[in-house]
Amino acid sequence: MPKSVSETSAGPSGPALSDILLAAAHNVRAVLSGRSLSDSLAQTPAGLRAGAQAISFHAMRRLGLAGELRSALVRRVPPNPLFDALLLVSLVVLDAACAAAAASPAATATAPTTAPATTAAAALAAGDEQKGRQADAAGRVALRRDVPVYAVHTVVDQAVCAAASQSRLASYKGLLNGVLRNFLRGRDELLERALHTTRGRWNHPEWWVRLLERAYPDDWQALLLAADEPGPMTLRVNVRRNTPAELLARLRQAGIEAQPLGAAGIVLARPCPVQQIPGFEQGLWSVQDAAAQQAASLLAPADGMRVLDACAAPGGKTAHLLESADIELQALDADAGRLERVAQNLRRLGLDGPQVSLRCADAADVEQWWDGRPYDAVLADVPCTASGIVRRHPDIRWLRREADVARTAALQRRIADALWRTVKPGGRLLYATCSIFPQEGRVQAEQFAGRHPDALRLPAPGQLLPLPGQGAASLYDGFYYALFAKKP
Ligand SMILES: C[S@@+](CC[C@H](N)C(=O)[O-])C[C@H]1O[C@@H](n2cnc3c(N)ncnc32)[C@H](O)[C@@H]1O
Repeated sequence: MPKSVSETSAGPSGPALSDILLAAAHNVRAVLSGRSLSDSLAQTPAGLRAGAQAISFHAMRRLGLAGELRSALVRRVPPNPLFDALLLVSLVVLDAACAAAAASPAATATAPTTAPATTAAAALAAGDEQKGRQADAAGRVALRRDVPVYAVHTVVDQAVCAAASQSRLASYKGLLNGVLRNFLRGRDELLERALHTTRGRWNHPEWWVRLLERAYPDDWQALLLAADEPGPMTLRVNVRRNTPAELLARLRQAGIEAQPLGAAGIVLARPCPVQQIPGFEQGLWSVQDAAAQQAASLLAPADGMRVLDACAAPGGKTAHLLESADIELQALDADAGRLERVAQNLRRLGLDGPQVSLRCADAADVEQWWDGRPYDAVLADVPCTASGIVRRHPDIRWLRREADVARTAALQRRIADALWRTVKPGGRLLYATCSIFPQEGRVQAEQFAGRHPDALRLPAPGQLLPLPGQGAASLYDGFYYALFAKKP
């Protein structure tokens, strides 16, 4: 992030939109060059982060559409990657502004020029809800509740200011102004054409769309749309330190609306910064998706068991296993930096101690780390494409390549086969991934069972899909679980 993107232009009501657009453009550029959005956001100046995050998340969820619009509006992709990213960001923000203005002209005409802007929710609430829904139904733009909305003229003006503020972008300000105004003039037709393309319509890479279409002929469209909804925020209560009822009472006192979910889960009515929720430092809870919370109960550790958590970092399931029973636990991870986060989490939750050992190792290289004493229970929460958690990490779809699916599946197979050697006869192995691609889930589990005649399949949820309208299951991230017992 260059020094010139700073908080110096912050007005009384927050930083200027031009600075936020520029910060979001840096994030989009980072993702397009292969870096994760969270890494890039961590470099965004603190005063710009909230605004830049909202716009960057929205841009990730509309990047296919933005790319199609850009192709229609400029003859070739601009050679300056930061300018290209600024153009893409400006187009998605401008499109949201137009959609909100169509739904509620009065609310958006007065939208401020600095953050915080109004949101699509406010624009719709102040205006004609019905019209807003029609805009959605026409597929013109998803006017979701978290989408930041500014006045149309403000977006054009501030985007041009953003370009003008950077010496290496200043020469593009005329082009940017012209492209954005051409978009406003031809929006209906441009959207019509862009929405006829796979990337423009679904905002995922084409290979990803094809893969889901083949895997889920009835649900692929709903899955792609659900991927653009922000996921719910779910907590897991540290039952060693408090009960779900006690934590719910604390949340209520703090004015945080929440509901119990499953054995130790609590889902918040609205996502909330961790620091605003009471009890984090005291280790009363962790943030953990509801699907991920099923791992501990499926593996069902009992007091005295020897348990292996083979791909443990950052330690969400490690902690849950330790909260569930008095076990001896070995946690492995191949990434030393991430393993440190396991240690931090266990310390915060009061779960560290002589019963836990952490080791940086390749789970597939059993000779390197195993002392030969078999485990009663093994958790193989293997590395995966993370295609099941795109709601929370909307950049993942643009970071993955089609070849990653087969490469990751091969690594998963190597790890699962190696770990099977360490399971005691009569013991269990839980295979888990946060993926919705069958190659990493159903197919992997079937092939594993085929290679290991001593593996007995036990009941497990199989593929969990983040689909709307399915009660509590709608709250889950995309996850896959298969449970095997070793025949004695
Ligand atoms: C899906 S994440 C695990 C999430 C974790 N179980 C939790 O609940 O917080 C997969 C982990 O596997 C680790 N990993 C990747 N390759 C590995 C290998 N060969 N051996 C051990 N760990 C590996 C990654 O560093 C990553 O932390």
